[in-house]
Amino acid sequence: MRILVTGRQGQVVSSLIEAAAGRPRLEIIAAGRPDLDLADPASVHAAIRAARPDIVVSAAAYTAVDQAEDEPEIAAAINERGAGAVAAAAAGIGAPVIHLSTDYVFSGGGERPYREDDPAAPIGVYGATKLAGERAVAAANPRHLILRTAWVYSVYGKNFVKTMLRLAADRDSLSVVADQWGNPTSAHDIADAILTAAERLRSDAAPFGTYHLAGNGDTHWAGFAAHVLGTSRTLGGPWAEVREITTADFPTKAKRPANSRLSTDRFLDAFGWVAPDWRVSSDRVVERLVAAPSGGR
Ligand SMILES: NC(=O)C1=CN([C@@H]2O[C@H](COP(=O)(O)OP(=O)(O)OC[C@H]3O[C@@H](n4cnc5c(N)ncnc54)[C@H](OP(=O)(O)O)[C@@H]3O)[C@@H](O)[C@H]2O)C=CC1
Ligand SMILES: Cc1cn([C@H]2C[C@H](O)[C@@H](COP(=O)(O)OP(=O)(O)O[C@H]3O[C@@H](C)C(=O)[C@@H](O)[C@H]3O)O2)c(=O)[nH]c1=O
Ligand SMILES: [Mg+2]
Repeated sequence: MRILVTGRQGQVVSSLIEAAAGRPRLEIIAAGRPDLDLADPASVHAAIRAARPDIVVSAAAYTAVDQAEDEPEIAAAINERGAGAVAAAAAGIGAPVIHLSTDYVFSGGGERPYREDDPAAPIGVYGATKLAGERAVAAANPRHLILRTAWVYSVYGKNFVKTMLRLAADRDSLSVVADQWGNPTSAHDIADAILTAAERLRSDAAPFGTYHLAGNGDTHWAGFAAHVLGTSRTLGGPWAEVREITTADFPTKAKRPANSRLSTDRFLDAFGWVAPDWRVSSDRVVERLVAAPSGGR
């Protein structure tokens, strides 16, 4: 099976490349700038036509949540029109598309995990452009899986786990918000889930649609940070005390949902796959990062 993934250095694309290294019958083509630029739909069509993959994974996105508030046009070009172009190009070569979306499409009220059919109502530009992207993907290619994930970390790229380890190396204590709840998700687990689902998409009876895909178990950002740093300490890595603060104590340009827990039952029912507990998966990543702080690249 040949899978084209958008992006080159992102967390999910890098984790897919790593996962495929152990599977000889799987070829991953990472297609990114300058050849495939989501801001240039013609380049998207040309790159996907040239590679002729069996499946397209749409993993590239504009993911700078605060910066998006200042660059709504650029975020929309990439997350909405770029995503739509990827899905249309896949349809053009008869391939299904697996598109990644986010918990930030929800407003964050209540405490129960969001289900796929709960109304989306983003409270920031990033979430709004990702929701528009979901709609563009669905309109352009009926053979789509939209996978909403959340709070992604890995040994690759930029993420909260790496930020906490880096800050802890220089400070005795870190102040982290304890009133935003969600499901930390390893990009390594996302890669595993994508490859599991991809096997099923080759059939026309495949269960296309929208799914939530996230780490098992919930916490707030301070709980996530404290767990990561506790594991790091036992391994001889950096540690700092985590002070729990509120969102009001940590002003940011973008508003973030207070509750972005995702219910993953639907993905489990359709694909028989559920993520490990977030503590188990984050321990694996912290072990690798403490051993080699720059990660894989
Ligand atoms: N990170 C997170 O916490 C979450 C992410 N998601 C979603 O999951 C998906 C994967 O996220 P993640 O792997 O963390 O992303 P990263 O932020 O790690 O990487 C972003 C990727 O997008 C690529 N990219 C950005 N702009 C363009 C462009 N104009 N043309 C082509 N490629 C571009 C980057 O390219 P390059 O490799 O060249 O730098 C990079 O590969 C995204 O759709 C994201 O919205 C959902 C929930 C949480
Ligand atoms: C660095 C830092 C952050 N925070 C807060 C800010 C924020 O509320 C929370 C997480 O910070 P981040 O900047 O990692 O969060 P953010 O970039 O909003 O992460 C989001 O990225 C996008 C792409 C998604 O799709 C979401 O699922 C989510 O993962 O922690 C602290 O309280 N203290 C700190 O020292
Ligand atoms: Mg960030």
